[in-house]
Amino acid sequence: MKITVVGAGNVGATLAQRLIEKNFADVALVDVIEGIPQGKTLDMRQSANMIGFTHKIVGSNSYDVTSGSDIVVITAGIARKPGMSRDELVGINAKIVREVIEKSLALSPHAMFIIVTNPVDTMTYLALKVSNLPRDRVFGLSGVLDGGRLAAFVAEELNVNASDVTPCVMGEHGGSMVVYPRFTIVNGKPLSELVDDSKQKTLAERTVNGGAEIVSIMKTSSAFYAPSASVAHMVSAVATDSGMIMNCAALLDGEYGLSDVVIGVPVELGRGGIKKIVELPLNAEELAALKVSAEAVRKTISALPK
Ligand SMILES: NC(=O)c1ccc[n+]([C@@H]2O[C@H](COP(=O)([O-])OP(=O)(O)OC[C@H]3O[C@@H](n4cnc5c(N)ncnc54)[C@H](O)[C@@H]3O)[C@@H](O)[C@H]2O)c1
Ligand SMILES: O=C(O)C[C@H](O)C(=O)O
Repeated sequence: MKITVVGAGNVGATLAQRLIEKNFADVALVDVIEGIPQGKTLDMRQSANMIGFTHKIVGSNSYDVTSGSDIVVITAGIARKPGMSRDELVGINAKIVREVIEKSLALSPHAMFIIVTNPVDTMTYLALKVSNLPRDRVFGLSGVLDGGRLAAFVAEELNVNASDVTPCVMGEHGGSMVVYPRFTIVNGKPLSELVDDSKQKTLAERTVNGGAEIVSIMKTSSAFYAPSASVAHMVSAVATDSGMIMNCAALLDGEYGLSDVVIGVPVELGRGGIKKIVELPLNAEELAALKVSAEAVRKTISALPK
Protein backbone atom coordinates (compact mmCIF):
# COMPACT_ATOMS: atom_id res chain seq x y z
CA MET A 1 0.00 0.00 0.00
CA LYS A 2 1.10 3.57 -0.61
CA ILE A 3 -0.22 6.63 1.17
CA THR A 4 0.46 10.23 0.20
CA VAL A 5 0.11 13.05 2.69
CA VAL A 6 -0.02 16.50 1.12
CA GLY A 7 0.95 19.28 3.51
CA ALA A 8 3.97 18.65 5.74
CA GLY A 9 2.89 21.02 8.50
CA ASN A 10 1.63 20.13 11.96
CA VAL A 11 -1.12 17.70 10.98
CA GLY A 12 0.57 16.32 7.85
CA ALA A 13 3.99 15.62 9.35
CA THR A 14 2.55 14.15 12.56
CA LEU A 15 0.25 11.96 10.47
CA ALA A 16 3.16 10.81 8.28
CA GLN A 17 5.02 9.83 11.44
CA ARG A 18 2.02 7.94 12.83
CA LEU A 19 1.51 6.11 9.52
CA ILE A 20 5.12 5.06 8.98
CA GLU A 21 5.31 3.87 12.58
CA LYS A 22 2.26 1.65 11.92
CA ASN A 23 4.37 0.06 9.16
CA PHE A 24 1.55 -1.03 6.84
CA ALA A 25 2.31 1.24 3.88
CA ASP A 26 4.94 3.32 2.11
CA VAL A 27 4.41 7.03 2.76
CA ALA A 28 5.06 10.07 0.54
CA LEU A 29 4.98 13.55 2.10
CA VAL A 30 4.62 16.62 -0.16
CA ASP A 31 4.67 20.33 0.60
CA VAL A 32 5.37 23.57 -1.28
CA ILE A 33 7.99 24.73 1.23
CA GLU A 34 11.44 23.79 -0.05
CA GLY A 35 13.31 21.34 2.15
CA ILE A 36 10.55 20.76 4.71
CA PRO A 37 9.11 17.44 3.47
CA GLN A 38 12.60 16.24 2.53
CA GLY A 39 14.07 17.15 5.93
CA LYS A 40 11.15 15.85 8.01
CA THR A 41 11.10 12.48 6.22
CA LEU A 42 14.90 12.13 6.41
CA ASP A 43 14.57 12.72 10.15
CA MET A 44 11.80 10.06 10.35
CA ARG A 45 13.90 7.54 8.37
CA GLN A 46 16.61 7.93 10.98
CA SER A 47 14.14 6.64 13.62
CA ALA A 48 13.58 3.31 11.79
CA ASN A 49 16.39 1.66 13.72
CA MET A 50 14.68 2.37 17.04
CA ILE A 51 11.04 2.09 15.97
CA GLY A 52 11.52 -0.91 13.69
CA PHE A 53 9.50 0.11 10.63
CA THR A 54 10.53 -1.31 7.28
CA HIS A 55 8.33 0.62 4.83
CA LYS A 56 9.72 3.57 2.88
CA ILE A 57 9.00 7.22 3.62
CA VAL A 58 10.04 10.00 1.22
CA GLY A 59 9.45 13.73 1.09
CA SER A 60 9.42 16.09 -1.87
CA ASN A 61 8.17 19.36 -3.33
CA SER A 62 7.21 17.40 -6.47
CA TYR A 63 4.21 15.12 -6.92
CA ASP A 64 6.37 12.54 -8.73
CA VAL A 65 6.91 10.71 -5.43
CA THR A 66 3.14 10.30 -4.98
CA SER A 67 2.59 8.27 -8.15
CA GLY A 68 0.39 5.18 -7.70
CA SER A 69 -0.90 6.06 -4.23
CA ASP A 70 -3.85 4.13 -2.81
CA ILE A 71 -4.80 6.90 -0.39
CA VAL A 72 -4.10 10.65 -0.60
CA VAL A 73 -4.65 12.68 2.57
CA ILE A 74 -4.94 16.44 2.02
CA THR A 75 -3.76 18.55 4.95
CA ALA A 76 -2.37 21.36 2.77
CA GLY A 77 -3.70 24.80 3.57
CA ILE A 78 -3.99 27.54 6.10
CA ALA A 79 -5.02 26.95 9.72
CA ARG A 80 -7.14 29.49 11.58
CA LYS A 81 -5.81 31.96 14.15
CA PRO A 82 -7.49 32.86 17.47
CA GLY A 83 -10.84 34.56 16.93
CA MET A 84 -11.33 33.18 13.41
CA SER A 85 -13.94 30.66 12.30
CA ARG A 86 -12.95 27.79 10.03
CA ASP A 87 -15.28 29.22 7.35
CA GLU A 88 -13.05 32.27 6.96
CA LEU A 89 -10.48 29.96 5.32
CA VAL A 90 -12.82 28.93 2.50
CA GLY A 91 -11.43 31.16 -0.28
CA ILE A 92 -7.73 30.58 0.25
CA ASN A 93 -7.98 26.87 1.05
CA ALA A 94 -10.32 26.16 -1.90
CA LYS A 95 -7.55 27.21 -4.31
CA ILE A 96 -5.04 24.96 -2.54
CA VAL A 97 -7.36 21.92 -2.34
CA ARG A 98 -8.32 22.26 -6.02
CA GLU A 99 -4.66 22.33 -7.06
CA VAL A 100 -3.71 19.40 -4.82
CA ILE A 101 -6.59 17.23 -6.11
CA GLU A 102 -5.73 17.94 -9.75
CA LYS A 103 -2.01 17.23 -9.33
CA SER A 104 -2.36 14.11 -7.20
CA LEU A 105 -5.27 12.54 -9.12
CA ALA A 106 -3.26 12.81 -12.36
CA LEU A 107 -0.59 10.50 -10.88
CA SER A 108 -2.83 8.33 -8.67
CA PRO A 109 -6.05 7.79 -10.65
CA HIS A 110 -7.21 4.94 -8.39
CA ALA A 111 -6.62 6.70 -5.09
CA MET A 112 -9.18 7.61 -2.47
CA PHE A 113 -8.96 11.04 -0.89
CA ILE A 114 -9.27 11.93 2.78
CA ILE A 115 -9.71 15.67 3.24
CA VAL A 116 -8.50 17.41 6.38
CA THR A 117 -8.14 21.03 5.22
CA ASN A 118 -10.76 23.37 6.69
CA PRO A 119 -13.58 24.16 6.40
CA VAL A 120 -13.54 20.41 5.90
CA ASP A 121 -17.16 19.70 4.91
CA THR A 122 -16.98 22.31 2.16
CA MET A 123 -13.46 21.26 1.09
CA THR A 124 -14.69 17.65 0.81
CA TYR A 125 -17.61 18.84 -1.33
CA LEU A 126 -15.15 20.77 -3.52
CA ALA A 127 -12.84 17.75 -3.78
CA LEU A 128 -15.78 15.61 -4.95
CA LYS A 129 -16.69 18.15 -7.64
CA VAL A 130 -13.09 18.71 -8.84
CA SER A 131 -12.21 15.01 -8.91
CA ASN A 132 -15.56 13.77 -10.21
CA LEU A 133 -14.98 10.64 -8.11
CA PRO A 134 -17.77 8.67 -6.40
CA ARG A 135 -18.53 9.58 -2.80
CA ASP A 136 -17.08 6.36 -1.42
CA ARG A 137 -13.61 7.56 -2.47
CA VAL A 138 -13.71 11.14 -1.15
CA PHE A 139 -14.50 11.89 2.48
CA GLY A 140 -13.27 14.09 5.28
CA LEU A 141 -12.07 14.15 8.86
CA SER A 142 -14.70 15.41 11.28
CA GLY A 143 -16.62 13.15 13.65
CA VAL A 144 -13.67 10.94 14.61
CA LEU A 145 -11.88 14.01 15.98
CA ASP A 146 -14.98 15.66 17.45
CA GLY A 147 -15.97 12.32 18.99
CA GLY A 148 -12.45 11.91 20.39
CA ARG A 149 -12.86 15.25 22.13
CA LEU A 150 -16.28 14.31 23.52
CA ALA A 151 -14.82 11.00 24.74
CA ALA A 152 -11.99 12.83 26.53
CA PHE A 153 -14.42 15.20 28.29
CA VAL A 154 -16.86 12.38 29.22
CA ALA A 155 -13.96 10.29 30.55
CA GLU A 156 -12.88 13.17 32.81
CA GLU A 157 -16.45 13.75 33.98
CA LEU A 158 -17.35 10.10 34.72
CA ASN A 159 -13.89 8.92 35.74
CA VAL A 160 -13.77 6.22 33.06
CA ASN A 161 -11.25 5.58 30.29
CA ALA A 162 -11.74 7.49 27.04
CA SER A 163 -11.72 4.12 25.25
CA ASP A 164 -14.80 3.12 27.30
CA VAL A 165 -16.74 5.80 25.40
CA THR A 166 -18.24 5.28 21.93
CA PRO A 167 -18.99 8.89 21.03
CA CYS A 168 -21.50 10.19 18.50
CA VAL A 169 -20.95 13.65 17.01
CA MET A 170 -22.43 14.46 13.60
CA GLY A 171 -23.09 17.38 11.25
CA GLU A 172 -20.76 20.21 10.36
CA HIS A 173 -17.18 20.27 11.69
CA GLY A 174 -18.00 23.75 12.89
CA GLY A 175 -20.30 25.76 15.11
CA SER A 176 -23.43 23.80 14.17
CA MET A 177 -21.93 20.35 14.93
CA VAL A 178 -24.38 18.10 16.78
CA VAL A 179 -23.53 15.98 19.83
CA TYR A 180 -25.91 13.04 20.34
CA PRO A 181 -25.97 11.92 24.02
CA ARG A 182 -28.53 9.16 23.25
CA PHE A 183 -26.10 7.60 20.80
CA THR A 184 -22.95 8.19 22.87
CA ILE A 185 -22.41 4.95 24.75
CA VAL A 186 -20.34 4.67 27.92
CA ASN A 187 -19.64 1.09 28.96
CA GLY A 188 -22.92 -0.02 27.40
CA LYS A 189 -25.11 2.85 28.67
CA PRO A 190 -26.23 5.97 26.77
CA LEU A 191 -24.69 9.21 28.05
CA SER A 192 -28.23 10.64 28.23
CA GLU A 193 -28.93 8.18 31.10
CA LEU A 194 -25.67 8.88 32.95
CA VAL A 195 -25.61 12.67 33.30
CA ASP A 196 -28.37 15.28 33.58
CA ASP A 197 -29.42 17.66 30.77
CA SER A 198 -27.32 20.51 32.04
CA LYS A 199 -24.13 18.37 32.14
CA GLN A 200 -24.93 16.99 28.68
CA LYS A 201 -25.15 20.58 27.44
CA THR A 202 -21.82 21.52 29.02
CA LEU A 203 -20.08 18.49 27.53
CA ALA A 204 -21.60 19.23 24.10
CA GLU A 205 -20.58 22.89 24.21
CA ARG A 206 -16.99 22.06 25.08
CA THR A 207 -16.92 19.54 22.22
CA VAL A 208 -18.31 22.02 19.69
CA ASN A 209 -15.69 24.55 20.79
CA GLY A 210 -12.93 21.95 21.12
CA GLY A 211 -10.88 23.19 18.16
CA ALA A 212 -11.25 26.87 19.11
CA GLU A 213 -10.24 26.07 22.71
CA ILE A 214 -6.92 24.69 21.47
CA VAL A 215 -6.37 27.58 19.04
CA SER A 216 -7.00 30.06 21.85
CA ILE A 217 -4.46 28.33 24.11
CA MET A 218 -1.72 27.72 21.50
CA LYS A 219 -2.32 30.99 19.57
CA THR A 220 0.04 30.18 16.68
CA SER A 221 -1.36 26.82 15.62
CA SER A 222 -4.46 24.68 15.76
CA ALA A 223 -4.73 21.11 17.06
CA PHE A 224 -2.71 18.35 15.41
CA TYR A 225 -2.11 15.40 17.76
CA ALA A 226 -5.75 14.29 17.98
CA PRO A 227 -6.42 15.25 14.33
CA SER A 228 -3.48 13.16 13.06
CA ALA A 229 -4.50 10.26 15.34
CA SER A 230 -8.04 10.50 13.94
CA VAL A 231 -6.87 10.31 10.32
CA ALA A 232 -4.51 7.43 11.13
CA HIS A 233 -7.52 5.63 12.67
CA MET A 234 -9.55 6.20 9.48
CA VAL A 235 -6.65 5.08 7.25
CA SER A 236 -6.19 1.93 9.35
CA ALA A 237 -9.86 1.05 8.89
CA VAL A 238 -9.43 1.35 5.12
CA ALA A 239 -6.10 -0.48 5.04
CA THR A 240 -7.34 -3.41 7.11
CA ASP A 241 -10.81 -3.44 5.54
CA SER A 242 -12.15 -3.39 9.09
CA GLY A 243 -15.68 -2.25 8.32
CA MET A 244 -15.51 -0.09 11.45
CA ILE A 245 -18.18 2.58 11.73
CA MET A 246 -16.72 6.06 12.10
CA ASN A 247 -18.31 9.48 11.73
CA CYS A 248 -16.81 11.15 8.65
CA ALA A 249 -17.67 14.08 6.41
CA ALA A 250 -19.52 12.36 3.56
CA LEU A 251 -21.73 13.36 0.64
CA LEU A 252 -25.38 12.58 1.33
CA ASP A 253 -27.72 11.28 -1.31
CA GLY A 254 -31.07 11.07 0.42
CA GLU A 255 -29.80 9.78 3.78
CA TYR A 256 -31.31 11.69 6.71
CA GLY A 257 -33.54 13.39 4.10
CA LEU A 258 -30.56 15.38 2.79
CA SER A 259 -28.86 15.47 -0.60
CA ASP A 260 -25.97 17.21 -2.35
CA VAL A 261 -24.35 18.33 0.89
CA VAL A 262 -21.39 17.02 2.89
CA ILE A 263 -21.76 16.63 6.66
CA GLY A 264 -20.45 14.26 9.31
CA VAL A 265 -22.42 11.01 9.48
CA PRO A 266 -21.59 7.46 10.58
CA VAL A 267 -20.00 5.50 7.73
CA GLU A 268 -18.68 1.96 7.42
CA LEU A 269 -15.04 2.19 6.30
CA GLY A 270 -13.04 -0.45 4.51
CA ARG A 271 -11.07 -1.13 1.33
CA GLY A 272 -12.52 1.15 -1.29
CA GLY A 273 -13.44 3.76 1.32
CA ILE A 274 -17.05 4.30 2.38
CA LYS A 275 -18.89 0.97 2.16
CA LYS A 276 -22.14 2.30 3.56
CA ILE A 277 -23.65 5.38 5.21
CA VAL A 278 -25.37 4.38 8.42
CA GLU A 279 -28.73 6.00 9.22
CA LEU A 280 -29.29 6.27 12.96
CA PRO A 281 -32.92 6.32 14.17
CA LEU A 282 -32.86 10.02 15.13
CA ASN A 283 -35.95 11.51 16.74
CA ALA A 284 -37.56 14.65 15.30
CA GLU A 285 -35.50 17.05 17.44
CA GLU A 286 -32.22 15.26 16.69
CA LEU A 287 -32.96 15.22 12.96
CA ALA A 288 -33.90 18.91 12.98
CA ALA A 289 -30.50 19.79 14.49
CA LEU A 290 -28.75 17.81 11.74
CA LYS A 291 -30.73 19.68 9.09
CA VAL A 292 -29.76 23.04 10.60
CA SER A 293 -26.14 21.89 10.45
CA ALA A 294 -26.47 20.87 6.79
CA GLU A 295 -27.86 24.33 6.01
CA ALA A 296 -24.79 25.93 7.64
CA VAL A 297 -22.53 23.85 5.36
CA ARG A 298 -24.61 24.74 2.30
CA LYS A 299 -24.02 28.41 3.13
CA THR A 300 -20.24 27.88 3.14
CA ILE A 301 -20.44 25.83 -0.06
CA SER A 302 -22.17 28.78 -1.69
CA ALA A 303 -19.15 30.94 -0.72
CA LEU A 304 -16.73 28.71 -2.71
CA PRO A 305 -14.86 30.71 -5.35
CA LYS A 306 -16.38 30.00 -8.81
N1 LIG B 1 -10.77 18.50 9.58
C1 LIG B 1 -10.22 18.62 10.78
O1 LIG B 1 -10.73 18.08 11.76
C2 LIG B 1 -8.94 19.36 10.94
C3 LIG B 1 -8.14 19.16 12.07
C4 LIG B 1 -6.92 19.86 12.18
C5 LIG B 1 -6.54 20.74 11.17
N2 LIG B 1 -7.36 20.92 10.10
C6 LIG B 1 -6.98 21.81 9.01
O2 LIG B 1 -5.88 21.21 8.32
C7 LIG B 1 -5.12 22.24 7.69
C8 LIG B 1 -3.64 22.07 8.06
O3 LIG B 1 -3.45 22.31 9.43
P1 LIG B 1 -1.96 22.32 10.04
O4 LIG B 1 -2.11 22.56 11.47
O5 LIG B 1 -1.22 21.13 9.55
O6 LIG B 1 -1.38 23.63 9.32
P2 LIG B 1 0.16 23.96 9.03
O7 LIG B 1 0.22 25.39 8.68
O8 LIG B 1 1.01 23.44 10.13
O9 LIG B 1 0.50 23.08 7.73
C9 LIG B 1 -0.09 23.31 6.49
C10 LIG B 1 0.93 22.98 5.43
O10 LIG B 1 0.31 23.07 4.15
C11 LIG B 1 1.32 23.50 3.25
N3 LIG B 1 0.76 23.99 2.00
C12 LIG B 1 0.15 25.17 1.75
N4 LIG B 1 -0.20 25.24 0.46
C13 LIG B 1 0.15 24.07 -0.11
C14 LIG B 1 0.04 23.55 -1.42
N5 LIG B 1 -0.54 24.24 -2.41
N6 LIG B 1 0.54 22.31 -1.67
C15 LIG B 1 1.14 21.59 -0.68
N7 LIG B 1 1.28 22.05 0.58
C16 LIG B 1 0.79 23.27 0.86
C17 LIG B 1 2.06 24.58 4.03
O11 LIG B 1 3.31 24.85 3.47
C18 LIG B 1 2.14 23.94 5.41
O12 LIG B 1 3.34 23.22 5.60
C19 LIG B 1 -5.75 23.56 8.13
O13 LIG B 1 -6.66 24.01 7.15
C20 LIG B 1 -6.49 23.17 9.40
O14 LIG B 1 -7.54 24.05 9.70
C21 LIG B 1 -8.54 20.25 9.98
O1 LIG C 1 -9.99 24.18 15.07
C1 LIG C 1 -9.40 24.21 14.00
O2 LIG C 1 -9.36 25.20 13.28
C2 LIG C 1 -8.64 22.97 13.54
C3 LIG C 1 -9.48 21.73 13.54
O3 LIG C 1 -10.63 21.87 12.76
C4 LIG C 1 -9.82 21.28 14.92
O4 LIG C 1 -11.00 21.05 15.20
O5 LIG C 1 -8.90 21.12 15.75
